[in-house]
Amino acid sequence: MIRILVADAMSEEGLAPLLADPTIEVVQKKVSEVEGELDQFDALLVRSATKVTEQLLQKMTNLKIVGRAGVGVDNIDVDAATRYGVVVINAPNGNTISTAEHTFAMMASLVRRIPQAHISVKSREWNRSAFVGVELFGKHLGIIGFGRIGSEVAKRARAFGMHVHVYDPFLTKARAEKIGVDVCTLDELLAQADIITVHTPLTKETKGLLGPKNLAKTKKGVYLINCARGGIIDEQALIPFLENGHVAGVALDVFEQEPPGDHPLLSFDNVVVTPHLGASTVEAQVNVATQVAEEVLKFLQGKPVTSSINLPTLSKDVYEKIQAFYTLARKMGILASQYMSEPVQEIAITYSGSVADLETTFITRSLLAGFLKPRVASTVNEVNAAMIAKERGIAFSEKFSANGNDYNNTITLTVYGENKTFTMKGTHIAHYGDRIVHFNGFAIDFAPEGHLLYIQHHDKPGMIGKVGNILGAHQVNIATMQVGRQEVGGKAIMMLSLDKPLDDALVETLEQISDIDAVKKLEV
Ligand SMILES: NC(=O)c1ccc[n+]([C@@H]2O[C@H](COP(=O)([O-])OP(=O)(O)OC[C@H]3O[C@@H](n4cnc5c(N)ncnc54)[C@H](O)[C@@H]3O)[C@@H](O)[C@H]2O)c1
Ligand SMILES: O=C(O)CC[C@@H](O)C(=O)O
Repeated sequence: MIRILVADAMSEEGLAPLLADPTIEVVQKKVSEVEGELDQFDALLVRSATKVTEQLLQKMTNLKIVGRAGVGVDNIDVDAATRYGVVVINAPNGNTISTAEHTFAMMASLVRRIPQAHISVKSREWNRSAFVGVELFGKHLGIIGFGRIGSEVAKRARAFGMHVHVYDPFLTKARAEKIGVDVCTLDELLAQADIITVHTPLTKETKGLLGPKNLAKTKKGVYLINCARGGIIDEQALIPFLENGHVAGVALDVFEQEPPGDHPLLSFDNVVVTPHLGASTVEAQVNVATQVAEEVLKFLQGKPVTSSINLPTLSKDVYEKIQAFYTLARKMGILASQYMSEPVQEIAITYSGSVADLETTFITRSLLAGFLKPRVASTVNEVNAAMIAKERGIAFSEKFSANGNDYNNTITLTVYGENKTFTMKGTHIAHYGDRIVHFNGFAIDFAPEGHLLYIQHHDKPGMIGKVGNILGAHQVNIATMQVGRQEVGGKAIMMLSLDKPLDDALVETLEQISDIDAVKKLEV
């Protein structure tokens, strides 16, 4: 039974695909309520309240995926999740409209002083002259960060007759032209805008982006809005600008600390605040919960996910094309790791023929994960394989060649160890399966599956019989046997596929046979 912990409040309608699956148990409780059973969950779903820290990840030893029902993953230690091989996904666009609309609601509230007027009327006052606002029509709106939400805000601003100026260092000219916005530098935006709204992620570049220096470059009487992340507008820096009237008003949905407690900004009459409500609409909550539930379900069924933060994103089409090579590469990694039972410094992979045209990042990670698995005590998978290889000083590289070496496709793997170098070549043949066609310098043809026994010997009559007799005497049945040699009478190999794993004692017995140089059990 798969167990999923839903640690923050989420739409039941959105969770329906998980709730309806009889193989899944969904537990809707806070982390603190399930402390004793944290090691039993396969998936964790959160919004922004639950902090997915390294300590929590350490306790959730069976965890495979964290789903964030929303955009920002700043409440998740993604680096730690990656180290532990836990996939992190989010729901990147389910709450875009909701947050863009909230930004507009904040903008209107700010310039028409709606919250202040509301409180006044509720206090039984009728003071119309105290709440004279300004129009949005004809005003210059500066949008910092022109992604999903920023661009939806721009569309609405144009409908209100506003002039839109955009600053986003990662915005391509083509996209800006397509949307028809005035792209400018940050300084130009600060100098022109009557209202500034921020829609960037919180990064080390955007933290305090609107701090003392940049606030001083804004127009006198500017309005500021932050419905993105607390800290993009420096809260402390705002105070003198509000006190001296340079900033006419601020609308904040997000805070550096949430909840903000008794924050000095809350004492200003012209600071309008909401408790992180950008995504809080029925529609957005159904959208994000549905997106994240569907993605988690796909992941747990072994299908590709499209909104991963720490895995390369794959479309269904791409996944279907690479799936066979992904499996072949994993098996090659497992085989190579067992064969090279010594420290390795480098893994070189060459993709040739049709596989060279595919998205190979995932295939390489699969090979690395297969290689590292027998060597690493903790979880290793496509999420953390590259990171673990790096940590252990194993360099890896990819090369590509149009020529498939007599096959439609091949993956060639070379592992450089402290004492030796090992090479293997594999291919995938449609409707037939995976084959290893080159192993340790020998041309051969075997399926990388099950209990394999590699024997390196001298090419002499009777070798197969000797091995067969010993295995037969110990009731070990040989399912298939492939042989290869470099030259007549020279070095040769046998690759046997057995019906059961071999005892170490039997391996030692086989090693005693004269003219046998090496015997290795390989389990795939
Ligand atoms: N208040 C809420 O409830 C709520 C809801 C959803 C999203 N958010 C937040 O809103 C923000 C925007 O979300 P989105 O979905 O539009 O994200 P997005 O990734 O689509 O857009 C972010 C944009 O910021 C730009 N950017 C990055 N660094 C920048 C910099 N230094 N200067 C200027 N631009 C920069 C990027 O190029 C990108 O275009 C995020 O912080 C997200 O967490 C808040
Ligand atoms: O979960 C929420 O309500 C907030 C979501 C929002 O901050 C986000 O980044 O998607």
